[in-house]
Amino acid sequence: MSTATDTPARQTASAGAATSTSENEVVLEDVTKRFGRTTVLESLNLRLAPGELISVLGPSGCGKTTALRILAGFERPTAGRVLVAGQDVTAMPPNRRDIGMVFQAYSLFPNLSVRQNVEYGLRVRRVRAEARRRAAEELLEMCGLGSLGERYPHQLSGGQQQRVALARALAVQPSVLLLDEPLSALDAIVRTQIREEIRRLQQQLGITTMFVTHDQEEALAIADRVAVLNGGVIEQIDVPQAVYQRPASEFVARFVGTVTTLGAEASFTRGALPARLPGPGLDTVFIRPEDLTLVPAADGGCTVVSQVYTGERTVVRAESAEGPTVTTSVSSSEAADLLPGTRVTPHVLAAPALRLPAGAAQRVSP
Ligand SMILES: Nc1ncnc2c1ncn2[C@@H]1O[C@H](COP(=O)(O)OP(=O)(O)OP(=O)(O)O)[C@@H](O)[C@H]1O
Repeated sequence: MSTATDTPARQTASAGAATSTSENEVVLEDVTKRFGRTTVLESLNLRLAPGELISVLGPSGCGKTTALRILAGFERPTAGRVLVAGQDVTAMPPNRRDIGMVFQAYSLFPNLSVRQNVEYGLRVRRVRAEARRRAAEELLEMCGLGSLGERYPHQLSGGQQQRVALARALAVQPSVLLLDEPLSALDAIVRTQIREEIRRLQQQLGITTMFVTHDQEEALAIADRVAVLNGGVIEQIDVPQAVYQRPASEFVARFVGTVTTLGAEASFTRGALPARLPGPGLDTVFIRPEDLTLVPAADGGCTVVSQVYTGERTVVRAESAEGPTVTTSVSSSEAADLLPGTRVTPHVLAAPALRLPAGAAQRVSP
């Protein structure tokens, strides 16, 4: 990964770019998109503050890429407007929108060297050769590619190719950066490295950014705010901690992280909780694994059924005869007390992440 964090090149480039992008608010206003009779986005409202990174998170087919393509200008909304820095760009073609993009597939020009790829946008804009070369040098340095300028895409690893794609997108100093699942093709370690690199550059350059992903951990880790999209509608938009700790709906509770769903008395907040399914007269509570512990008890209503060792933590699941599965995550050093077959009682340590009052019209499954 890059060790170029404090190079003069990086400092110079960031200082210049930060001023030039500070006014760049991006707004999707009441955006609806239909393909034929299918409504993919329904009155979507999304505002990215200048310099903010919003991750748009949702399951496959929920409309993430469509929202991003509308922002980029590759799709026209059926209704609604797109504003960049206060200007209505809804009808403006992509190449006039001053937006940089990075896709999942690296999409570099295979016949151009790394340097030529990075210079490409500047060449199209008829920037003089010497200025192009200087800008490319700076960006290559910033993106940890300083020594790779003369290589060709096929001579690079996946992570290096994505860094080139990022450098190429940033070369023209766009007002807005759009990233569509840019890390999906990378292995876990490189994925984390590039994620951190993107975030560092984005903050340094102060560039307004939309980051589309279906990976909840990635969305929480990289964003100022997370917009959770479900069936073309934003179910919640908030800072990562709020989306995880105070999900606004059952969908968000289940999609962002793991939850145990149990029935509880309206007065219940914490303590021992029999593992009952939600039913008549009971609230439905959604509890995060770290807010739940399993206490061994000979008369416990649940039995441990599995342990999954993940290193520092072990995920322990217990089942009750009444149906619910209870999921908790314990320090691996404590997992020996919770071997499969152990009778346990769930204890809730903190207020549930979400509570649906009895009778709330939501589908609840164990
Ligand atoms: N050009 C198109 N014509 C018809 N339907 C389309 C078109 N583009 C997208 N869709 C449909 O719109 C829906 C949303 O697609 P979109 O690519 O925005 O989803 P997504 O959330 O990005 O999913 P994924 O994570 O799988 O890429 C899907 O049902 C898709 O089939």
